[in-house]
Amino acid sequence: MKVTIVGAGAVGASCAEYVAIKNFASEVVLLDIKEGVAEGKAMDLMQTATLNSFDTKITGSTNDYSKTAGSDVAVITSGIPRKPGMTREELIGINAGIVKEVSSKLIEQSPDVTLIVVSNPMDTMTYLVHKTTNLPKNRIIGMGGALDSARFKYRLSEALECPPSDVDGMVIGGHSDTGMVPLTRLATRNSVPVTAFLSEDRLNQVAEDTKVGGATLTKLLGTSAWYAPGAAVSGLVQAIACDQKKMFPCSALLEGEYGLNDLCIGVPAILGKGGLEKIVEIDLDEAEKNKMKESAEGVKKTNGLLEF
Ligand SMILES: NC(=O)c1ccc[n+]([C@@H]2O[C@H](COP(=O)([O-])OP(=O)(O)OC[C@H]3O[C@@H](n4cnc5c(N)ncnc54)[C@H](O)[C@@H]3O)[C@@H](O)[C@H]2O)c1
Ligand SMILES: O=C(O)C[C@H](O)C(=O)O
Repeated sequence: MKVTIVGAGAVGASCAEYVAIKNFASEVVLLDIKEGVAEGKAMDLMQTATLNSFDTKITGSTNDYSKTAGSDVAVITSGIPRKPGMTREELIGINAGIVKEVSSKLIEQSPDVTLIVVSNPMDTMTYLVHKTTNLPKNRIIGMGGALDSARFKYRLSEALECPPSDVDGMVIGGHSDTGMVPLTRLATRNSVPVTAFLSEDRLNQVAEDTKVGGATLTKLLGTSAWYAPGAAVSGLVQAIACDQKKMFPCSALLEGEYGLNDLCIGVPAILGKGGLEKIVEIDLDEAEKNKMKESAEGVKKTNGLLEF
């Protein structure tokens, strides 16, 4: 199993580290445009192999795509992150060109690859890859919901004063400060609905804190987060590599599902060796359906800024 990660910055390197530590891939190639950075990070990570007990071979490349040939899964984290006060949508001007070029070069070397798009604005970047490449739709997946759901569970565990591992929950919708739809109605603590423990006001607070999870960290760090994003991507890579049939909310191209068409947005999906193998349609109540519709309108507005 060969995994390529384009963009050896904060998220790309964190993803490479989690993939290696989970020890399921034979090879990870890190590629970056900045001279020597990918090679340096790959060497630094390889020097943790005996410390962290993994056998994955990590190599780096400065923009030489021939090194990525035959990749099973490729992750696109190349592009700029936001600074405090910015929205993800403001990154479109620079990141669209980078994502378009990178996806085409990856596919040239690995025609059967499954692409995981991370660069922001992620739902629109995922849509761009669908529109500008000829990969089948199951082989293009946007990562956002897995991260947002992890943040949702963290916020729920704070409110419940319990370990995060007690909590289950999911965030669907667009990966944006206003577009996320945390499904508070369906979240549970050890199978008991969290609505049994938390007031409506407290749950609304959890949902709002979840939606601005990325912005909160960007304000603290001066740039956007990388540990949880890297871990979330590594979960998707593992599900595909190990044919786990795990369910994650992912940005998928919708063709009628959830009453939506011609956009990529976060919905529950089964990931396995076929990439995004199935979109799972869950019953949403009227309020959730309306939030999903509003979220889709926001994503479509950003998609409208794309030039193909
Ligand atoms: N979808 C998500 O959940 C999520 C989470 C975190 C970050 N992000 C996004 O991921 C992207 C990367 O974030 P980061 O914190 O790692 O940024 P970063 O600046 O640390 O790393 C980006 C890397 O991309 C490289 N790069 C730029 N253009 C390139 C090109 N044409 N080819 C190859 N490499 C190129 C840069 O040299 C840099 O090393 C940002 O757009 C950020 O908003 C998305
Ligand atoms: O917040 C960002 O800009 C980066 C990423 O989308 C995140 O949610 O951490």
